[in-house]
Amino acid sequence: MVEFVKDGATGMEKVLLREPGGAMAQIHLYGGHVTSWKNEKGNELIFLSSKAIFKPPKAIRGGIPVCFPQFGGFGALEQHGFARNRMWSVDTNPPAPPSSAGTGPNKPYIDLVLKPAEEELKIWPHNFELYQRIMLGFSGELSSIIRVRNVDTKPFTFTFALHTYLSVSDISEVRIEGLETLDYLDNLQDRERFTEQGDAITFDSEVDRIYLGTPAKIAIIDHEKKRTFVLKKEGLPDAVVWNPWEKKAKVMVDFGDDEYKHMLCVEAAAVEKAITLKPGEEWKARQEISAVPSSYFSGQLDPCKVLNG
Ligand SMILES: O=P(O)(O)OC[C@H]1O[C@H](O)[C@H](O)[C@@H](O)[C@@H]1O
Repeated sequence: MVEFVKDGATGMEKVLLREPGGAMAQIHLYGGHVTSWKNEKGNELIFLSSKAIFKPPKAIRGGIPVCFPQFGGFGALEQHGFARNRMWSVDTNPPAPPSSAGTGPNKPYIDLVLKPAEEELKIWPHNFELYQRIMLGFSGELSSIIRVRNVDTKPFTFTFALHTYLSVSDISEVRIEGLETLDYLDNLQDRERFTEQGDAITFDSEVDRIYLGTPAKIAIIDHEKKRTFVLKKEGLPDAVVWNPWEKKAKVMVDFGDDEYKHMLCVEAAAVEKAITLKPGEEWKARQEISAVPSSYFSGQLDPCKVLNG
């Protein structure tokens, strides 16, 4: 159910979680990074670029990178912080999971941890502990439970995101429900603030937005695949939506020219209001993604049912 393997091609260490119903997830210790998530039929649900580079300092392109202690390029650190390009450890003695963690005998999970070494303390001089429990549920849903602890003598402040790359059939057939009428910061316009006007979000060009104060549930509907991803989150008020589109795809060395058609990033995040932890304090967050047939909702795409059901 939980297997430790070495990747033949890259030599990197991975953890495989297998749920009795057939769902599986693959996690690289490099980045504490989910790199595959399959449903019980063996269909891949997560996008991973065919050009992903599995070599530090590059973060793996695709999957679920962890952005910590900084989201984006706004701050003193490298883009998206350093957690995504550091080697995490398997945590054999994790802090007791939050009661909502919902572990059970048939729910495979792995506990990972990242603590700073000298190299990290040089660039971000704060003693932290970053824990991640990655778990598969009975219906194949994928959860990440995050904890950050301040084990320093001074407060520190950070931003955070789970940078999930969803696999979609064709980006122009996808829409997001749950972000209508919300305010967002547009990364393509110096983070200027706008209000979403449309009924639902659809895609026909590059998008890079930070939606603010988003609901606990967001639905990503893939019409062609007749599949809906339901992303549930706690402690992560913002949602970043990103697709690089054609032009940017061509300049990314670790991304195929046409791959933008088959991915969409919807990133549960805490960006607008940075989180400050005093010594001894802990911050918790959680994301759960499930993939359900769109027809599951009484044969129609009923966003109310997706969002409120
Ligand atoms: O290329 P990366 O550093 O992995 O970043 C990929 C993307 O991540 C987020 O979605 C940001 O909002 C984008 O501005 C950025 O381009």
